[in-house]
Amino acid sequence: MTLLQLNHVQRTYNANSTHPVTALKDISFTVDRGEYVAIMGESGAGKSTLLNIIATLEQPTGGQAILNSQDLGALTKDDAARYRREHLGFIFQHFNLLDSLSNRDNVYLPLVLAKTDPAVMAQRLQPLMKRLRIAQIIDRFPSEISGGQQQRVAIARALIAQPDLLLADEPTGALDSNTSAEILDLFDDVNENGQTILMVTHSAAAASHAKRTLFIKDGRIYHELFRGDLTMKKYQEEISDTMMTLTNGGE
Ligand SMILES: Nc1ncnc2c1ncn2[C@@H]1O[C@H](COP(=O)(O)OP(=O)(O)OP(=O)(O)O)[C@@H](O)[C@H]1O
Repeated sequence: MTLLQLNHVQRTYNANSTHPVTALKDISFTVDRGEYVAIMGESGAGKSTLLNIIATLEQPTGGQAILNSQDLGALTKDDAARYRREHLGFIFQHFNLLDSLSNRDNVYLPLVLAKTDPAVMAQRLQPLMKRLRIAQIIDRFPSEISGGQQQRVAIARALIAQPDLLLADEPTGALDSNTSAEILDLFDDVNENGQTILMVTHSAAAASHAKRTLFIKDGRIYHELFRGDLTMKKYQEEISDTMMTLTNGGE
């Protein structure tokens, strides 16, 4: 069943100036519920713009982005903020936890904003603490734990509102390779539990965890790879080869 649908999405910045920049020229793809999709592309290809549109932080200047029957471009600013809170989970490269709050309060934050009953918050946290192995550190502060642990807390924060779609922007970009592997294994686990994930990454190793990788070049979809029956190693090689061809301007 389709969860996300992009129809000929376009995004032009400074359209009325003498130097308009068309970051997205024509992007169409769908993501089914339960899928795990990676988005790759060179710097400036339009990945962040695409993610911002799906995150309701920017509106397309052409075409439509539809999540769960909601046309995201039709939301007012206030509606978009509520929509984000209720339907989307975010994971960032630099974790973006609030230093002044304990890890527990960071995780609770989306539910506090949604005025959720504290008993429900505690109930939702229980299984997440176990799955993400954060029970031991839940009452410490972000500055008192490692980067990998901070990302695990951030994953809990993203999942606690039970989002339709988890959006991850370079989730392993600030982590060493062992910790990255650990976080990517957790993403696999989260996806196996039914969570739909869309991840922007520069890392072929990270993308090889997703079942499908979309490559963006100059604001268009350049290519699409499916993992299928390939081993993760072989799939990672295919992703690296495609990135190499894309970077070298190949067709
Ligand atoms: N607010 C803006 N105003 C004008 N141009 C912009 C704006 N944001 C992005 N762009 C331009 O749009 C194009 C796509 O940028 P975008 O940030 O989406 O690329 P990206 O693939 O995410 O790059 P990176 O991997 O470096 O983050 C670039 O040419 C960029 O300079």
